[in-house]
Amino acid sequence: MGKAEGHKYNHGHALILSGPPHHGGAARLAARGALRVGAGVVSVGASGEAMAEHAARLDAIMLRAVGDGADLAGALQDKRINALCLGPGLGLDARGKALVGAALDQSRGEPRSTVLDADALTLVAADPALFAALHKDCVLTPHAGEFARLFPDIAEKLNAPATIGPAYSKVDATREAAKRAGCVVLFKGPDTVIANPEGRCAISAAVYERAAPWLATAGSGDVLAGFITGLLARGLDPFSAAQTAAWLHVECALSFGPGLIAEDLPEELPKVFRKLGL
Ligand SMILES: NC(=O)C1=CN([C@@H]2O[C@H](COP(=O)(O)OP(=O)(O)OC[C@H]3O[C@@H](n4cnc5c(N)ncnc54)[C@H](O)[C@@H]3O)[C@@H](O)[C@H]2O)[C@@H](O)CC1
Ligand SMILES: Nc1ncnc2c1ncn2[C@@H]1O[C@H](COP(=O)(O)OP(=O)(O)O)[C@@H](O)[C@H]1O
Repeated sequence: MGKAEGHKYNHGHALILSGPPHHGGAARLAARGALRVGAGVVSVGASGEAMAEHAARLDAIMLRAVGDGADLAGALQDKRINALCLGPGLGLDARGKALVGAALDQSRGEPRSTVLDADALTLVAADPALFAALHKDCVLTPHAGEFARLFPDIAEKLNAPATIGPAYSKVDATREAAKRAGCVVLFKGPDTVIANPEGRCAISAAVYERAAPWLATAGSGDVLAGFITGLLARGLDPFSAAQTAAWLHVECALSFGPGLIAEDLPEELPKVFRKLGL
């Protein structure tokens, strides 16, 4: 997280795609998270009609016109953009679907590290071609509802009462999901589980002395997606980015305490970093 040397582009450029006008808050929360966690440059990609709304609310975060999938493909010619985030407030319309398709399109060569959250997960769940396009540099961040949309059979096994032998756990479910998707899956909740396709697994538990139930507030998942994207931009591998982001997310919540709203999470990071001696 420290920036001992280098200029802003040495610390990565994260691009967060936003959705229709008047639905920009979630993308801005993710962008703020990516910037605070240390990405050197963060841009929000917006359609023409949504630009004015974002421009009125963003300063350090840059704005870029991204109307459709072709615009995103064009933006990605800039190899300095090394991490993408799609989903928070993206919408489920044709534009959202085209953007997810363009982000996952590997025909341009090097796949980009890509966080798929919220609406992007719903779009991927509904379209086998998008699901098949997932690659090893993706991170999926479903809550339980999104997990069940993406992996209905796995969710059914997880929710079924155990009749014989050890119960099928959230760890088992997340590992099976990561293997099927071919990428890192971060399954959210008070007991967030992170798994990669090779079977590596971590639990970020916000329970007992780390309980932070005030994280159950609208937009906190959008900030988590931004933290992961920012860490990917900094060059962390997908598993480490997801694991570190989940831990920092809970640290920020514990540091702030009850009364937390999503906006507070990125603003708490400097205090958490200082405490860590970074
Ligand atoms: N400030 C903002 O602008 C915010 C925008 N948001 C955006 O709103 C859109 C819809 O997001 P939602 O999160 O409502 O998701 P969904 O549209 O997936 O809907 C949630 C549904 O899933 C079910 N569900 C099952 N398990 C759940 C769980 N553990 N957590 C949440 N829902 C669960 C619920 O019953 C609910 O009906 C997304 O684009 C999202 O990014 C939200 O992130 C909230 C904040
Ligand atoms: N009771 C809880 N204790 C700790 N963390 C929680 C709790 N409930 C939700 N969270 C965390 O809060 C975040 C909520 O994300 P999400 O469900 O996507 O909401 P939103 O879409 O409103 O941002 C996730 O990181 C999840 O792990």
